[in-house]
Amino acid sequence: MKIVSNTQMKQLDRMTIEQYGIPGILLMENAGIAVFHEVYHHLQMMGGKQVAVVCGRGNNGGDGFVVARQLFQHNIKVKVFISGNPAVIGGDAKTNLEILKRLEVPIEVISPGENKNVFLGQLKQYDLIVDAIFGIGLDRNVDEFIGRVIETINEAEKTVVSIDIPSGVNAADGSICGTAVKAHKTIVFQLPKLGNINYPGSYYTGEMIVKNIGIPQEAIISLNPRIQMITTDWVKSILPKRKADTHKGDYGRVYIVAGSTGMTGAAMLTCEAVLRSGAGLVKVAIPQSLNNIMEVRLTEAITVPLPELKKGVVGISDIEKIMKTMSQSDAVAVGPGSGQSRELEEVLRNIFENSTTPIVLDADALNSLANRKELLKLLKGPAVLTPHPMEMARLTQIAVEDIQKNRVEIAGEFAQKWNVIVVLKGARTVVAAPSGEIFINTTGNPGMATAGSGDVLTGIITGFIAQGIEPVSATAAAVYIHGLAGDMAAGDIGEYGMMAGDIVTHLPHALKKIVGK
Ligand SMILES: NC(=O)C1=CN([C@@H]2O[C@H](COP(=O)(O)OP(=O)(O)OC[C@H]3O[C@@H](n4cnc5c(N)ncnc54)[C@H](O)[C@@H]3O)[C@@H](O)[C@H]2O)[C@H](O)CC1
Ligand SMILES: [K+]
Repeated sequence: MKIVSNTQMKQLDRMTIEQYGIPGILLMENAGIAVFHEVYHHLQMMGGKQVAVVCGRGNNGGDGFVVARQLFQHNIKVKVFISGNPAVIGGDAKTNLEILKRLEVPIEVISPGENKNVFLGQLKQYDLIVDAIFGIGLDRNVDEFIGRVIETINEAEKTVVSIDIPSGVNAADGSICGTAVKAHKTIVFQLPKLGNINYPGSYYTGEMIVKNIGIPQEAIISLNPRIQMITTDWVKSILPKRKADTHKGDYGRVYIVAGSTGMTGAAMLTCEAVLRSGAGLVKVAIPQSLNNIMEVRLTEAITVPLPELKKGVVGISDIEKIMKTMSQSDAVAVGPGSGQSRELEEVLRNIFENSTTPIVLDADALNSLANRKELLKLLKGPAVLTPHPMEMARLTQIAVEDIQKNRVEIAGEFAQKWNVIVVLKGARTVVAAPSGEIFINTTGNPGMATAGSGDVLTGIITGFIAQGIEPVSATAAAVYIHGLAGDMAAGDIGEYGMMAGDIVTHLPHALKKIVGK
């Protein structure tokens, strides 16, 4: 499902009206009816009878007027509160306001001078509040009066349904323009906005329900938004089907260069995640002094002990062995727990120069590249980089806070400039492809911010690529499944006590939930 900015949504609106001749008031009617059905259903579920609709001066308010009319026609007690001067209401919104007046639907104008407690007392008489103050037109911080109206809605502690986006949330990026309505549900028109998906906007959006309001698919295709939300159906469509007459070699062979003294756990987590993601075989190259430990810790993985110049660190001395094993693999991962060293940089250089096998670069491999990005130009095959914001800061020399403010742009630019796939981890992980395509993930929870979580993700990405899924799709699907497994783990044991191993344990359940078996 595509995700759009407010500017793109307005372009779609304009194309729909001007190019396809679908009148705006019809879109508004469709929008209002979509919200009405959700509100009416919710009232039936909660046994509520009375609704307050708080409307602003633009078309979001216009949608609210349509909702009020539909409720009124279905014998629901409804009152419209207009937050501002009705005289400035125009266009389709004004047409719908006039209809309400002729139907004698109760309407009250909230005046800036009104005592806040009076309005709060009124709102508390209702079972549900519809938030129709601002939609995608919000473009600056709300003023003191509207801020008070928004805060009163939140203080009423009633069920709140927001139209298109919670009022006060900037549809362009999810930032808050002063203050915002905290919605239980938001009925989003046609396509999710970045403001619904990114934090903190996603927190205020609550349950997001996307409704078609009649914007032609042709318009969406011609606009061709580059950002898409990773969905269950899409992941299901790209996971490989497992046939009966197959053997482990058919499900991909993975080679991992990982682990160093004190960090064998990272290698173990990555190996387990590779196998739990469905790959058939995994070999892990580790410093030979750690081989006994790894043999004990890993049952299903094959260890490839390598001579080490420095105790506990993979050496370049046996690059032939590494390259030979690599050439027999379908996907490779380098970095989890490898430790940073000149040796590792040389291993990377050799791999980049001589191998076309898809490679996933994580953790210490990324840190090794931070000051030698030109090595990426040697790559002969697809590469996936999985930085968290701090690692991205080292790779780009951009401050973390600036990265966090421009996650999509920075990940996208790096992916296109260096011709790699970038996974910028965090709350709403961004997957950026060299083509410019962007995926945003909406699964996962704070419980996954735990040591080793990234090692697990590296394993899933590598395992999916090894199974023959195209690397960009494999990466996006892996990010989704990683988050889904984390959500299932949180559902079982809560977020506080979760460890990376719990994500691995729940991986098969997440896959089964998607694939059905
Ligand atoms: N295809 C669609 O998505 C459809 C969307 N509809 C609804 O229309 C709104 C967008 O309506 P718009 O008139 O552009 O703006 P808003 O109603 O969001 O905002 C009203 C108005 O307020 C002004 N403004 C902006 N920021 C502030 C501020 N901080 N303080 C005061 N005033 C502010 C600005 O001039 C805005 O124009 C969309 O979300 C949908 O709900 C259509 O109804 C159906 C098709
Ligand atoms: K709204």
